Amino acid sequence: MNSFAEWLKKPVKLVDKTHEQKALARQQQLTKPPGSLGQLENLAVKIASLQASEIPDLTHVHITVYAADHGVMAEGVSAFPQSVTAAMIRNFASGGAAINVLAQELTAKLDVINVGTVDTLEDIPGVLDKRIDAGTANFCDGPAMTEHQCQQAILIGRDNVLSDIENTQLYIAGEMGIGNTSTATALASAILKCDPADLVGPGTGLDLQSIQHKLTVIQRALKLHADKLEGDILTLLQSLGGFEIAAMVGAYLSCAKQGVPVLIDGFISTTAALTAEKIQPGCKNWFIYSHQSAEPGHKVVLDALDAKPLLKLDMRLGEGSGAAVAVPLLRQACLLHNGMATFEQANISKGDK
Ligand SMILES: O=C(O)c1ccc[n+]([C@@H]2O[C@H](COP(=O)([O-])O)[C@@H](O)[C@H]2O)c1
Ligand SMILES: Cc1cc2nc[nH]c2cc1C
Repeated sequence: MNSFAEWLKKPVKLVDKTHEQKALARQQQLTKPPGSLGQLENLAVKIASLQASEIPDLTHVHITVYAADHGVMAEGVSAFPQSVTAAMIRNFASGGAAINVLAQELTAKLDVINVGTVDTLEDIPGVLDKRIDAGTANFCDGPAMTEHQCQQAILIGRDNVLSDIENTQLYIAGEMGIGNTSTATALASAILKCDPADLVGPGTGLDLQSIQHKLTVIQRALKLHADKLEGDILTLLQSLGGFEIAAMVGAYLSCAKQGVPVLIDGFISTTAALTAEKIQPGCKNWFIYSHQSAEPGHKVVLDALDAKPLLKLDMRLGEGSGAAVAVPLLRQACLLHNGMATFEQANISKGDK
C-alpha cells in the first residue's frame, strides 16, 4: 500500500469530551445570566474542547492561501481573466491583498502556495512554488486532474498543516483561483446530487445572462462525468475539482487527523470542507464556520454540513478573508471564558431558578 493510502486511513482525532464538559460547567459559573453571551458561549466551549484546554487561546493563527488556475476557464465562466490568479499571487507577495491586511492585524502566519497557475511565475520571495501543472484540464472535456495530480495537491495541503503543527492553534485555508466558483459548483452539485441551478452564482461578478451560460457549462460537465456520481468522493474530486480545492481538502483532513481547529471561509473553501467530510466522516467536528458568502451555493453547502456560520456580511472575496474577519470574535469568546469572574469569586448570588 502506498503512503497516500496509509495516511488517508489514519483516523480523525476524537474531540475531548471532558474539556467540553468542564468548559460548559465554567460558562454556567461566570457572572452573567446563563446563555446571555449567546453563540460566544458555544464558541468558547467548542474551542476549549478542540484544544483540550481549560484556557482556550487563539494567539497563533495560521492562514494559507492556495492559488491555482482552472481549465474550465476555456468556456468563459468568469468576469475576470485567468491571468488575475498569477497577478494576485504577486499582490499577496507584496502585501497588497485583503488577506495581507487582515493577517497582519491578527499577527497571523500567512503562507501563499502556488499549486498550479497557467502563467509561470518568477521566484517570488514569500510564495511557495508547488505548481503541479499549468492549471487543471477543462472538466468539460475530461477529468480535471489525473489521480496522481489530485494526490499531489492533497499532500501539499497535508504538509502545509504539518509544517507548523506545534504552533498552530487555529488553521484557515484561503483560496485564489479565477474560475473556481464554477469548479466548486460542479463538485458540490455532484457530491450532494443536487441541481447546479440551485448553487450557481455570479462569482467575481457575472451578469444574469453569463450566469446562465456558466450553468450550461457546469451541466455539460456533470453529464460527462455522470458515471462517476455513484463512485467515491476522491474520484469526483479528481474529475471536477481544482488543485487549490484538493490542497484545502488535504489540509482539512490533516487538521482533523492531528486535532487542529479549523475556521472555514467562503463557498470554495466550504466545498473543500464538505469534500473532506465525505472522504472521512467526522472531520467536521474540527470545523468552525466563519461566514455565509453572497455566492448562492454557499448556503446549500453550509446546510449540507449542518453548519451555522457566525457572520453574514455579503462577502464573496475568498482568500480566507471571511474567516480572518471572524477571528476577533473567536478571540473575544476565549477572553471572556478565561477572564470573567465566577459568581463565587465575585460573591454574587446565582439565583435559584
Ligand atoms: O469565498 C467565496 O464565497 C467566493 C465567492 C465568489 C468568488 N470568490 C473568489 O473569486 C474567484 C472565483 O470567482 P470566479 O467568478 O472567477 O469563479 C476566486 O478567486 C475566489 O476566491 C470567492
Ligand atoms: C481582484 C481579485 C482578487 C481576488 N481574491 C480572491 N479572488 C479574487 C478575484 C479577483 C478578481
